[in-house]
Formats: sequence, C-alpha cells, structure tokens
Amino acid sequence: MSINTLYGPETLSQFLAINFDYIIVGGGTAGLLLAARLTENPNIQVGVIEAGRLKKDDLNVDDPARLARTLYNPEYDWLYRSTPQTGTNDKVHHVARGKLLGGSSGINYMAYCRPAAEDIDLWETLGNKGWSWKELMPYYLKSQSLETVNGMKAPRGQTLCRDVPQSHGHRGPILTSYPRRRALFEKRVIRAFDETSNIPRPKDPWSGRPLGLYDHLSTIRRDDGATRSYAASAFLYPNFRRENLKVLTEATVCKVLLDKQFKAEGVELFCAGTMHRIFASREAILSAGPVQSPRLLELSGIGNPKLLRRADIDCVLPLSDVGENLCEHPMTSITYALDETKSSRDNLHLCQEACDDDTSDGVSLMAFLPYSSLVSPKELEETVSKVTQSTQLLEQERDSVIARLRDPGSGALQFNGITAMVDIGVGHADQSKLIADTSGHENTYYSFHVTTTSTLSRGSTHVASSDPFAAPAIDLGLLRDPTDVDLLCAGLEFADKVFSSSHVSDQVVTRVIPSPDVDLGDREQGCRFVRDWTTSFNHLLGTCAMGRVVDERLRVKGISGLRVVDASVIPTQISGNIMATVYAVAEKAADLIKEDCDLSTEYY
Ligand SMILES: Cc1cc2nc3c(=O)[nH]c(=O)nc-3n(C[C@H](O)[C@H](O)[C@H](O)COP(=O)(O)OP(=O)(O)OC[C@H]3O[C@@H](n4cnc5c(N)ncnc54)[C@H](O)[C@@H]3O)c2cc1C
Repeated sequence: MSINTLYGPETLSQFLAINFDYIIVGGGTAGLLLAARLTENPNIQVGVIEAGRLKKDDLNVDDPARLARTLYNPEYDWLYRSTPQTGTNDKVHHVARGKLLGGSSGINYMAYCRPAAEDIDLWETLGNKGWSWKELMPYYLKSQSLETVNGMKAPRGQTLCRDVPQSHGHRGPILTSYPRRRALFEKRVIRAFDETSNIPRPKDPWSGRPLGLYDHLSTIRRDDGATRSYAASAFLYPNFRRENLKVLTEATVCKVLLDKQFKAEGVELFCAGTMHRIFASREAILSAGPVQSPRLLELSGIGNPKLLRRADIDCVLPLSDVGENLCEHPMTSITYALDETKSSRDNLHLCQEACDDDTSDGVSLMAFLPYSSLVSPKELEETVSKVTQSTQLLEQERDSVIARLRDPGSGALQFNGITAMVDIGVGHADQSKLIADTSGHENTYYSFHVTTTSTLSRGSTHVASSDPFAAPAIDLGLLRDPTDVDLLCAGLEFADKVFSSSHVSDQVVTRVIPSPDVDLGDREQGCRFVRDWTTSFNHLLGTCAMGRVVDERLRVKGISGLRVVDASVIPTQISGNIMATVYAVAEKAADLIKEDCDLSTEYY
C-alpha cells in the first residue's frame, strides 16, 4: 500500500515535526469527514490523531455479516460500561464505541436514517442560528450516495415507497443501498403491519417526514457483494495520497493545551510509551465522540468545578454543562418463534458463531408511528401530563415532545423488523451477543426493536479521576423518566397486535420474548417487562451541546481555537438512528471552519 498519509508510532517523530494548521482529535465518523473536507485545500495542513488502528481490508469491519466480531472486542471497541442504571433494574450496560480509523461508523449496524424536520428545527428554536432542517438538508445530500445496482435501487417491486431523487445524495462518499432481498415471511409482516397501524406509506421518509413503514437503507456498498461504507473507506482511503493530510494512529490524546489567554495551542498525547505535545497554528478540533470529547474538556480543566475538584483536576474554565444532557434511545424488543416448515430460514447471521454464510439483509423494515394512534385519548393525556412534570428538559424541548405525542403526523416510536431473535437479557452486557445464535433451533424467529424518538430521560458522562486512562462514569439515564417506559409499552402492545393478525398468525408458533404469560395490554405488566428488557441503542449524543457548551459555530464557549465536531454537539434528541445526522453536522462544520478561516477565498 503506497500511502503518505499514515503514521504509526514508529514514525511519531516525523508527525510531531509537522506544522499543522488543524489538529483533529479522533479519526472517527465526524473526524475523518472533517479531515477530508479541510484538506481539499492543499494549503491547509491537517493532522488527525486516532487512538485506534487502521483496519483497512479487515473483513470484520468490511463484511456487514461479521460485525458482531468487532463488538466487545478491544481490537475495535473501547469497551465502556455504564454506571448501574436504576431505570433498568440496576443493570450495567455495555457502551460500545468504535476504536479504529472510522470510529463507530466502523462497528455500527449501518442503518441510514434521517430524523423528522421538527427535530432539527428545534435546534434553531433553542437559539442555534443556521441549524434548521432546511439548512442542514443539503449536508445530508452532500455526504450520501444512493447506490444503484444494475440500474436498480432495489430488486423490482420490492421497495415500499417510491424514491424521490432530490431527497437523496448521488455523489456523496457514503454509499447507501436497499436490501437486495426480502424474507418471504416479511411480506406477510408488511401486510399485518399496514392493517394494524392503518398508517399509509410515507411519500418520502427522507425529507423530514419519516412516518409509517418503509424500507431500511444501509451504509452498505452492494455493487460487488456487500461491503460496509464508513468514514474510513469514504473519506480517508481515497485521500491517502494527499500530502497535507497526516494521520497518527495508536495515539491517545490526554488533554488540550491552553495558554493564559484561554486559547487552545495544541494537545498532549500518549504514544509509543510516552507523553508528547503537538501544536496547531489555527485550531484543535475534538471529534472524539460523545464520551471522549467531554472527557477531554474535563481533563483540560473545562467543566463543572465541583466535579473537576472531585476528580482532582484544576478548573481552568467553569462550564457546568460539559458531559451533561446525555441523550440516548432506549431499545426494547419482542420476538416470535415461527414455524420452520412454513417460513423460509432467513436468519440475520449477526451472531458470532453463525455469521459466515452470507447475508446482510436481515434488517429491512423501518417504521415510525404516532403515539396518539397507539393509545386511547385518556392515556395520551395522562402521558402528556407526566411530560409537563418532567424536570430534565428545557421548556422548548418539553413543548416539542408534547406536540409530537399529540400530533397524528409525527412519529413517537420507531420499529425495526429483524429476522432473528434479539437477546437483550445477555446482549445488554455484551453487544456481540445481542443477536442470539439460534442455529440448531427447530424454529426461526422474527423480532421488532422498539425505541422512542423523543426520549425524556437524560444521563451524563464525566471523568472519574484525573487519570486520562481511567474509565469514565457513563450514566445512560435509561428509563429514568417513566414516560419513556409508557411509550415503549405502547409500542410493544402494537407489535404484539401485528403478530396476532391473520396475515401472520398461522406461521407463529409462540411469542418467545416476553413469555406468552405477560399481558402486554396490561400497563403494569408491560412496564415490568420493559424495565427488565431495555438497553442502549448506541445513539449517545448531546454531551457538548450546541448552545450550552459550544456556540452555533461549534466553538467551545470561552476558549478560542477549540471546537467540538461530533455527536456530542447535537443539542437535543432526534428521531431514529443518528449516523446520517453526525455526517451532516460534520459537513456543515467543515464549511463553518472554512468560512471562519477564510479558506474558501484562499483556494477556491
Ligand atoms: C455498536 C453501534 C451500533 C450503531 N448502529 C448505528 C446504526 O445502525 N445507525 C446509525 O445511524 N447509528 C448507529 N450508531 C451510532 C453512530 O455510529 C454514532 O453515533 C456515530 O458514529 C458517532 O460518531 P462520532 O464522530 O461522534 O464518534 P466516533 O465515530 O465514535 O469517533 C470518535 C473517534 O475518536 C477516537 N478517540 C476517542 N478518544 C480519543 C482520544 N483520547 N485520543 C485519540 N482518539 C480518540 C475513537 O477511537 C474514534 O475513532 C451505532 C453506534 C454503535 C457504537
């Protein structure tokens, strides 16, 4: 491989000798996109520092069917653990985070989803000028390409709604595609889902109105088999020859270096057994993700003085929202055993033992449903009244949640259909086991993941000590707010009705999870199950929130020359899987940085 971009520990001294304009901390989802966009200008020198390794041509990353091998594996995953979560009966959850070039986009489930327009518009309502759906939409398009294979976007007659070409990117580096096949049984599930929900197909779920049932897009390249498309393959490998882009791997940044005028000068990093310092003439940019970016601010003395004192860190700048406002989607599931003789054996093959055969088409259905369509008017108003008492949200956030719950046109619950058994009982502690190995079972299985879109619970992530290698204290806040439990119960009751439909019932042997004796129509029983069977959907965000920790140009408040660009700046919970939004935020950030440093006029 002929590259001049990459530096491992063996060439550290050369990396340290370069005069960088920008240092990007973290070569992950946002960090590599940013590095690629900034180095489009050959006069700008960018250095990326990544704690993980280069995993080019690594089958566990590239082959979607092998992704479970990357989870709970220190070669790819930071292996964080949550604090005990009172909302889930004191369980400690595995908090998976990618530790490789590409970051979490290199180990994630590859669901490409866009939120509702009102989710993004709320950012602007909160005072973040320039961050509305209309202004962010071009950046979703810029990073994405909707892939066609043999001239088709999906096998003929297979997509559930027609694509609107202008709602997709066609030249972006991240390739997205539809599943190439559908399990026979799933065709019946679609009919049952439609009949039970009575919600028409979305006209265009990609333009800010994701309501109803539609096909799941994945960040998978399918022109030659199935290969993960992620930040490293899209933004780094094609740019390996750029002279002005250097990447140092296996190097952990431990703090930001600040001068007496509160300007970021560079960073301190640990590599090849010792500490080093490196300086940036323009800016240091934290793209270390929603756990590590706030952690690096705290290790540098920026945060809540009380918490810093407890960790034995001198406070340089009080900024009490650092590490707070952690938003996460709580995920529960329901599983049915199917009659093998009547349904085709379509397993997801995500489990470690059974993943070698083929395919990556196990998750093909995505749906958002309004809460008001799932509960009685009385239950809706009871839930709304609980939301009004919620103390963790800003007033505008609370109002937007209430509006969503009442709006028959807004999705409050997300459903994903999976041809596999989801085992949260084991998987909450080790996500490589989330999809159960059912090879050798008599039956096949079908599950729905159920999650909320506007989670009310909030958590936090903070340093536990001044040791940069000590594990952070991550409180996911799972089900802290009882409203989140109510919503999940309503979602499970709906899914159960889908499976009682005559379209599928002749193939259903039994409900396996929860056991058939749990009455999901009874809220008390439903709530008990939800608290026992809910885990993280891996969508952590909000811990360096725009408006609170960074301004609308993503500059850390009170410090010059320091930005945060990753999932942590997203200020409020958004609907659905968040990766597409992380890419869009990073695309916009690249333009903001170019504008601020007048890069556009220097080169373009
Ligand atoms: C298991 C899993 C499944 C998911 N599934 C989906 C999905 O299907 N669809 C979806 O939309 N979203 C999904 N997500 C969420 C999505 O992948 C993430 O939200 C997104 O990738 C986060 O991007 P980021 O840039 O904020 O952080 P990351 O991509 O995690 O990047 C952070 C980078 O910084 C590096 N780093 C951290 N600390 C340091 C340090 N001190 N020094 C140097 N480097 C450092 C890390 O190693 C990493 O490479 C999933 C996430 C996970 C973990």
